[in-house]
Amino acid sequence: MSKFGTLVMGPAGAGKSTFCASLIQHLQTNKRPCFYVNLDPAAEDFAFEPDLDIKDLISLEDVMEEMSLGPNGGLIYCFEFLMENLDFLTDPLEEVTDEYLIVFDMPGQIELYTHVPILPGLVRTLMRGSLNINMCAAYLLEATFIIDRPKFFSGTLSAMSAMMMLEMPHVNILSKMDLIKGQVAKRDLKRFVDPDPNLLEDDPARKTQPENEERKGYQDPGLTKEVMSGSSFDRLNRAVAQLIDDFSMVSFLKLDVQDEDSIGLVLSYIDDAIQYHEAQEPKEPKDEYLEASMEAYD
Ligand SMILES: Nc1nc2c(ncn2[C@@H]2O[C@H](COP(=O)(O)OP(=O)(O)OP(=O)(O)O)[C@@H](O)[C@H]2O)c(=O)[nH]1
Ligand SMILES: [Mg+2]
Repeated sequence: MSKFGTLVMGPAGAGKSTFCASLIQHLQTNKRPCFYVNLDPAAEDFAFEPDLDIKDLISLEDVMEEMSLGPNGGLIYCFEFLMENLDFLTDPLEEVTDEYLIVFDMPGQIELYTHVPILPGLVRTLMRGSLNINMCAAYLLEATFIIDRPKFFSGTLSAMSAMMMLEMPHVNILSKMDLIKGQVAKRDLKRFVDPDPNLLEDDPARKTQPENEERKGYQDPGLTKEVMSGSSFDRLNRAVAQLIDDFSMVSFLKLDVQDEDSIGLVLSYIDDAIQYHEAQEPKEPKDEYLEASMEAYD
């Protein structure tokens, strides 16, 4: 028997926990069971109480205090501790059946998804061995990144880096679409959904830069705004965009958490990636009739 799950990840504040809450609400509305796992040792407020919470094993606050570590070092310590105490995670998950969608809410520290080799080990444990969870990553990038095109490509590169490191099916999502409503034309939006490297050539922000921007940038490297401009910066950005285009691995789904249809669409991509529906027993018409009449009495 397979199990099914999605690892909700992405940079800090991308809207991961909000998406988890909307997804759980949507699953409940559609009478689908869900098992919510919080893997953020710093998370505090939840719209839905987690079924399993890493904070019951270790909390970032305690680690920072007792080990004199900062938030990033502390987080890495928490995950190393989790890897040494995997029963905490695997034992409860053994009990979860194939009707459930297991939703893992991840922390936002980007190093976890790029160069620290902890997550690949965790993903292997979840996907292989006795747990055998069909997993897919849901990688969120905030839609406001679109407004700053180099930042958008840098965010897309981080999504691609996570895809390569984790070697699992990926659904990339532009979150908080409500924040850019009316600011980007539909035709332009399409070029972000399937990232088009020419977006950098056509960047209106680039065209408004003064001609001597590069010289200014080198003269005063302490000012980020000026360093992050000029022809060297342009060349670097173009190389990054070209790299993304060459691999053509990343495309995005648009997410508006206030819109039930939008959540439903993202869920349908996750379901496809993990082949959720293929594993479900077809219900006998008799069962469906029975369920409907029981609901009528509720
Ligand atoms: N406008 C808008 N705000 C959102 C949306 N999703 C999340 N937010 C806000 O963005 C902030 C961060 O949201 P979270 O869901 O906590 O983001 P996160 O990725 O879980 O954050 P970390 O776990 O700290 O990395 C909160 O203030 C949310 O209210 C959205 O779709 N639209
Ligand atoms: Mg969160």
